[in-house]
Amino acid sequence: MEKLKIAGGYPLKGTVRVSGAKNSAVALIPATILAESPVTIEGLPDISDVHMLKSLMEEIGGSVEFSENEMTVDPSSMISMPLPNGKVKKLRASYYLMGAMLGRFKKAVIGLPGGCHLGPRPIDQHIKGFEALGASVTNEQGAIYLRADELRGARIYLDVVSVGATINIMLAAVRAKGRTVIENAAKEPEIIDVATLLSNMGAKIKGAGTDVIRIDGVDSLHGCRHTIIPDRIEAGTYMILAAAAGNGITIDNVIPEHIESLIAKLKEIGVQIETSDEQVFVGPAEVYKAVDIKTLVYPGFPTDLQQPFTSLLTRAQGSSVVTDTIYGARFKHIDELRRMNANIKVEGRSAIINGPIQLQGAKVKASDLRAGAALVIAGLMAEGITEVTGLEHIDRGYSHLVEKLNGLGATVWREELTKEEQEQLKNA
Ligand SMILES: CC(=O)N[C@H]1[C@@H](OP(=O)(O)OP(=O)(O)OC[C@H]2O[C@@H](n3ccc(=O)[nH]c3=O)[C@H](O)[C@@H]2O)O[C@H](CO)[C@@H](O)[C@@H]1O
Ligand SMILES: C=C(OP(=O)(O)O)C(=O)O
Repeated sequence: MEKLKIAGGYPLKGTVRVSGAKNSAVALIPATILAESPVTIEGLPDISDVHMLKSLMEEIGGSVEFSENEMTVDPSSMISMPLPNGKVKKLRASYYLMGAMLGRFKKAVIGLPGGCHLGPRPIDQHIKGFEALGASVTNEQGAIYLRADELRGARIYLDVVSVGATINIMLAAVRAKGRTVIENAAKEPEIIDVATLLSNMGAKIKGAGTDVIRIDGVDSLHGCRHTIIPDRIEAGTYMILAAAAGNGITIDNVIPEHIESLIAKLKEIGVQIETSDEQVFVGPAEVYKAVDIKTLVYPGFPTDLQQPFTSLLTRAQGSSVVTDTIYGARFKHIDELRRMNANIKVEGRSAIINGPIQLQGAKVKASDLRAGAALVIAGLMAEGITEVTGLEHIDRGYSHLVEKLNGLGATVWREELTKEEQEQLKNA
């Protein structure tokens, strides 16, 4: 077990390159199950969620090659192996195995997924979709059992706009008989990325990226090569970091249109932003103004950037309010930021940040992935040394974090936890 140490307070400069999108990768890899010949995905991030999914693909009989961010999955020998326990519990996106295995084998047994603890993360809309396609779905001792004699296209209205449900239904529906229409679908760029891969595999999908997706089922899908989109959340994290602790940083390999809501908010704070085709330059503000944000479904402000943005707001003059309408309990980073001298209180689904405040280095714990990002940014802003534990969360989503930060001039390193520290963490 390791901790991350950050010597804060030094302005960062230079260029950082964004990796492939975690939230696409975790759906693209399970989607390969649906093909009958090898699928290659280029540009994958080097994160633990991707490594975990690689071994899940192997566990069900796939053969996988992964090097230099390129993964080739040969799904031809895969079987519908039950996965009630084990690795599936370690990540949220293992739920995509349900849609993909149901589509290919018409049956699956998958343990209820893990992932970040952001409050309840129900999957009722996924199940509603599978049932509409003709599957029987039961929950037995924490595992979901899915079975269908045949899948038939259906009209499915999502009661909640859900990225996970939209993708999962799409995965099953590409192999259903006839037409499926998903209404009130989520519109995130990752959904378009998955639809593009499936289309390259021979699926017939129209409307991905709008709130109505039409899928005409096909009898078989074949291998192909696909390049993943850049990670808009990683890009956004570095943009926020640049605004909070930078002195001119260029973020490379970004699609600026994917993060317009963040760009607008950074400009409102007073931060300098220049965009070009694949890059965003972020320069410091003369005066950091307080702003309010409210997380919404895409293209609104992403819930995944709410936590990192909170750290930046500790520098802003006045009172800022951050409201999370997607995950109303996504505030576990706040107690840790308080340890670092932040003046923040949580009321219901909102955090109220009063600034400006000079953060101070402290020993803090990442409770989830983006809480970790928030604490790293805070550590870079703070005076003195910050020690962040809970790195297993950060490693789920940030490829080569230490190298990327040090490339910007930061002084950040990983250190093994002492036995005493490990004990303290276990008892915390
Ligand atoms: C809409 C939204 O911002 N989605 C984000 C959310 O996706 P994630 O896939 O976690 O969440 P969903 O988009 O599926 O869910 C959005 C909302 O719908 C609710 N829900 C979802 C499924 C369901 O069956 N029933 C149900 O009630 C969830 O509890 C949540 O409040 O986190 C991902 C990773 O952190 C982000 O990449 C997504 O952009
Ligand atoms: C919460 C996240 O991940 P997951 O849904 O995979 O837990 C995230 O990407 O911010």
